[in-house]
Amino acid sequence: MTLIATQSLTKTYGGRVTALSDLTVTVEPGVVGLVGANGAGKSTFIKILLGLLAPTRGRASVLGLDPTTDAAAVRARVGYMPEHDCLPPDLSAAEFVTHLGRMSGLPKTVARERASEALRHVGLYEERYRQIGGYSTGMKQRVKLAQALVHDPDLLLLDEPTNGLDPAGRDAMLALIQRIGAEFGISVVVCSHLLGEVERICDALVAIDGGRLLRSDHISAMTSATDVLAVEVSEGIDQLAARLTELALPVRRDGRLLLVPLADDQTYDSILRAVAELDLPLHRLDQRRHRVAELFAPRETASVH
Ligand SMILES: Nc1ncnc2c1ncn2[C@@H]1O[C@H](COP(=O)(O)OP(=O)(O)OP(=O)(O)O)[C@@H](O)[C@H]1O
Repeated sequence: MTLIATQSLTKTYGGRVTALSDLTVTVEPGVVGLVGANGAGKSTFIKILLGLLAPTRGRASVLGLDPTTDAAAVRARVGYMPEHDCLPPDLSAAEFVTHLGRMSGLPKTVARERASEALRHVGLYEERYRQIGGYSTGMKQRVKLAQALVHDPDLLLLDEPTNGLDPAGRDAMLALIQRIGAEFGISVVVCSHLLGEVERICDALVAIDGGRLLRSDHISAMTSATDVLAVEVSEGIDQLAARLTELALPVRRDGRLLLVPLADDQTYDSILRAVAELDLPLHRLDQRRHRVAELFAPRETASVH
């Protein structure tokens, strides 16, 4: 089933600021990155999907439901981790997550059990009876993730889940999100302005810019092979570059790599032979891949779908 589908989705605030503009996109289940610079419209998009904001024009559906007319049904099946802190400092994580479980309709004992389980999944089981006010930023982010999981949703919407975390905390949070997607079979939409982060854990990406769709595709399609070979030798790069030029291969240097257009099958062989003749230690020889970051390259080179 399609996870999310929108048609010409448009949102203007006060008739002046256009946060989303004619956005039509279809998202399949999996771990999906929603990327765009600050102000691109990501939070607005998420809030419309949750039924917290009404679109100015256009339509959206989440798990086959319309959030404008069926917000309660959407929220019963979707977990939301907001960007900003919303945690009561004087409650324990166990109390807080249980409370939100009850608010989503779970009976008391079930809510308590589910809260413990959700806190265990995010690595806070041991600390669950401590007051949230004494938690580190990373722990607070995990509480926010646990409350999004408590009612066993089919889809998680995570708004900037690595906000405020140090590099180790970010890695841990990304690993956790990836594990939730893989182990529990829950689809996850991760909003981020950090493309490099989501690129590491997502199956697909939706990129928006200025409220418009820039591109929506599988990561693999965005990182498809190019017709350029990248060669790296541990030493003798200048020698190799000179030799390849002698062989009439148009070689270009890019840092520690030599880039050679892949003309035909002979190109591989010619490079391997040149490396062997010069007796150089070959580190790698492979077809270069497009980088997802090229999505946000200057407009004239970005591909727009
Ligand atoms: N309540 C509001 N009233 C007026 N303008 C708003 C409101 N909420 C958002 N905007 C504007 O709409 C645009 C999109 O904002 P949005 O928060 O959706 O973007 P974002 O991609 O989530 O960015 P960020 O990561 O900074 O939150 C921005 O120009 C923002 O200033």
